[in-house]
This record gives sequence, structure tokens and C-alpha cells, in this order.
Amino acid sequence: MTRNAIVELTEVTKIYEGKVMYRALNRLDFEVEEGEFVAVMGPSGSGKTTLLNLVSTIDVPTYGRLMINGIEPEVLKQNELALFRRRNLGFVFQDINLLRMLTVEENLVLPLTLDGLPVKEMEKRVTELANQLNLKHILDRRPDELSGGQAQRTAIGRALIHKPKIILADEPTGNLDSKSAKDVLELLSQINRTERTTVIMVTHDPIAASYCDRVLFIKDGEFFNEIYKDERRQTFFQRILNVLSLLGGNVNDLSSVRLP
Ligand SMILES: Nc1ncnc2c1ncn2[C@@H]1O[C@H](COP(=O)(O)OP(=O)(O)OP(=O)(O)O)[C@@H](O)[C@H]1O
Repeated sequence: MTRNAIVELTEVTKIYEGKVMYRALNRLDFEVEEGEFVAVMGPSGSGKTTLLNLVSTIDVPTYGRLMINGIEPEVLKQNELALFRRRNLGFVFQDINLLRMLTVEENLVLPLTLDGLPVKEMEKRVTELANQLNLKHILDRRPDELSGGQAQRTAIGRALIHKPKIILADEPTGNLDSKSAKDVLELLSQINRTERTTVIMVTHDPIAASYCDRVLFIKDGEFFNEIYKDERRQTFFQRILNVLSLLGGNVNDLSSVRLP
């Protein structure tokens, strides 16, 4: 294992057994360094969600080995796995999944309530996060009184309240307008830089991917390519488009985009 790899997949294969067997990932090797911000891209059906589900410990590889923070989640018992997830992982999804009956503040503290943390400690965490995520003025609102961006910031707050080592994000900007998407991506980069939280984000959007340090491209469940950020986000973005066009995506409509 490389010294600082926090996620390490070695020859991971995932086969879905159904009426027809489907090999969604095939001998995939992939490492994420601690503190990295990585995007995973690939055509529809290429295995991105499958990969994220494995790292989320929602599912297990059929063959090969997955290590997270030095542990193979597969060998943990149910209750150990729940604890492992809480310590290590925070989740952010496209469909934001806030509880509608609860306020922003209550949504934020929900995971801590489940943990039985003392009220003082919860209040301290909420204040810290509300400052960091610019949620102070909306703590008393309920989800249907929020903009899409505010709702996603709240969801990111909920994912962060445990101070997880890794944030796993599945199309976190998929349902947002471009201004809110930019907000959310800048927030994720800021958390990644200041807290050194590792972020793994599945996205179809090359603009979102251009915020990352590295983009992994997969095709038909296999490694296709990877590229690292360079000095300017604009050139990184162009290089992402180049790989996407090799992958067969339709990127013509994006090639003239100037990044905000
Ligand atoms: N539970 C399942 N049973 C059988 N096949 C599945 C299952 N889940 C996913 N697949 C298949 O595995 C392949 C990879 O799916 P996956 O959802 O990982 O792709 P993806 O890259 O995330 O796609 P998209 O971008 O469309 O979300 C697809 O062909 C899909 O149909």
C-alpha cells in the first residue's frame, strides 16, 4: 500500500448476479491519497455508482480487495461496520434527502442525536458548521423553505458533522442551477483544503470535475484514463473534455465554455 492511500482497490471485480450476470467492474485498481479531491467520470453504465457503493461499504466486491483507512470493511461485523462508516464516511447525494419535518439545525444534528452526544457538544459543532457553510441565517428553516443550493449545503453539513475522513458524493450538483453548483463545489474544495477531508465525487459534469485534483475515467467497468489538475482550471477543463470525447461522449456543446 502506498504510504498515504486512504482508499485502495486492488483488482476489484463486481458481478451482479441476476437472471443475467453482469460484470459492472472488472479488475479495477484505484488508489486515493489522503486529502485528495478526486472525480470519477465515465459513460452511463460504466460502473461509477457501483464503485461508489463499494467505497461506501453498502456493497462488497465479488473479487479483489478494498481497503479504507487501513481496514477491509468486508471483514467487519454489522455493528463494527456501522461504527466504521460513522467514523470514516460522509455521504452527499444528488437528491438531497433532508428530513422535511425537521429544521436545518435539526437535520444537521440528527446524526449526532443518534450517537447520543452531549447537547453542549452538539451545539458547538452546529455553530462551527453553520459558520463554515454559511447556514447561520437559515438554521430555523425547513427544507421546503430553502433554495437548492442551501439544501445541498445543509446536506453537506450533515455529512460533515461527524468530521469524517472521506466524503463520498454522487452527482452532488446534479439538481442545482449553475450558481448553486459553483457554491457547492467551492465549498467541497474549501473543506478538502482546510480540513484535509478526502473527497471522492462521481459526476457527469466536466465543470464540476475541473474543481478536483484528479479525474479517474472508467469505461465498461475498467480503468480508461486519469488526469491530474494543472495550473489553470480552464486548461484542466479542456483536457477533461478531450478525454470525454475519446470516451464517446458528446462534448461539442461544451468545448467553448469559459469557466466562471
Ligand atoms: N443491482 C444490479 N443488478 C444488475 N445489474 C446492475 C445492478 N446495478 C447496476 N447494474 C448494472 O451495472 C452497470 C454499471 O452500473 P452503475 O450504476 O455502476 O453505472 P454508472 O456508471 O453509475 O451509470 P450512470 O452514470 O447511468 O448512473 C450497468 O450496466 C447497470 O445496468
